[in-house]
Amino acid sequence: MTSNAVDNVDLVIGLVSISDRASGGVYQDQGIPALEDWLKSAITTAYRVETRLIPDERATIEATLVELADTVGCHLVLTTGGTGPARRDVTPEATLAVATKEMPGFGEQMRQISLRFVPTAILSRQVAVIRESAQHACLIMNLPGQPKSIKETLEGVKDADGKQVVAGIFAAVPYCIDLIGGPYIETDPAVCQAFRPKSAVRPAPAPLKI
Ligand SMILES: Nc1ncnc2c1ncn2[C@@H]1O[C@H](COP(=O)(O)OP(=O)(O)OP(=O)(O)O)[C@@H](O)[C@H]1O
Ligand SMILES: Nc1nc2c(c(=O)[nH]1)N[C@H]1C(S)=C(S)[C@@H](COP(=O)(O)O)O[C@H]1N2
Repeated sequence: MTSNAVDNVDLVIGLVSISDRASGGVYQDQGIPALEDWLKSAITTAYRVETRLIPDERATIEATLVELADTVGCHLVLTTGGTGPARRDVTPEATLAVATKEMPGFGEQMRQISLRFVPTAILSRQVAVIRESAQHACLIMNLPGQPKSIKETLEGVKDADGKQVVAGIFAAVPYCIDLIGGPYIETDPAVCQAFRPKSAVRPAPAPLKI
């Protein structure tokens, strides 16, 4: 369990790597580092992360998601791993069990993106949901376990000149967090062009005059 060193920030993001072998020390976890690296490149707003590395156990996954959403107060939780058809893959079931709303568009878009990279993209049952409590709401999204799929699904497909061909799912995350009452998230458009309706875009703060 770790959290990064940035304190006194509004935005809190939970990162959960779900892997029997990485959590059991059979191999080094690459899920959390891949999530951290991509978020660092994409988000320009200050944020803090809370990380968890856990096995593919449904009760543990549910308890971890509830703790991150309700106790830690995460606005966004990204999971990686356990979305496939194998007997031990139960991340979508655990995620749906703690949901108050389903957000099917994220899973649909992730499979569209991933099909540009691997034909087995259709094997991922990944879901996204909102978990609401009385005072707080959290967007929870499942990503596949293959570490390279994290950048692929969050950022989408770009051509050789960097032009976006298929939108990544993160483009819709800042506005979703606005709508559920979370902090205003800004991104680096070179990595991820976040989309908001014009009425929801806040003007950039004026530069300080010295
Ligand atoms: N957290 C991780 N760190 C590094 N590599 C991973 C991780 N999770 C998955 N992978 C890699 O991606 C492949 C596919 O991931 P998948 O989630 O299907 O693993 P798995 O076969 O269910 O095993 P496990 O749950 O033990 O990671 C794995 O075989 C592994 O090579
Ligand atoms: N972008 C992307 N999506 C992907 C993959 C990948 O390598 N890249 N692997 C697929 C495979 S092989 C499987 S089995 C499913 C589920 O993976 P998981 O059980 O590791 O979550 O994700 C699919 N989605």
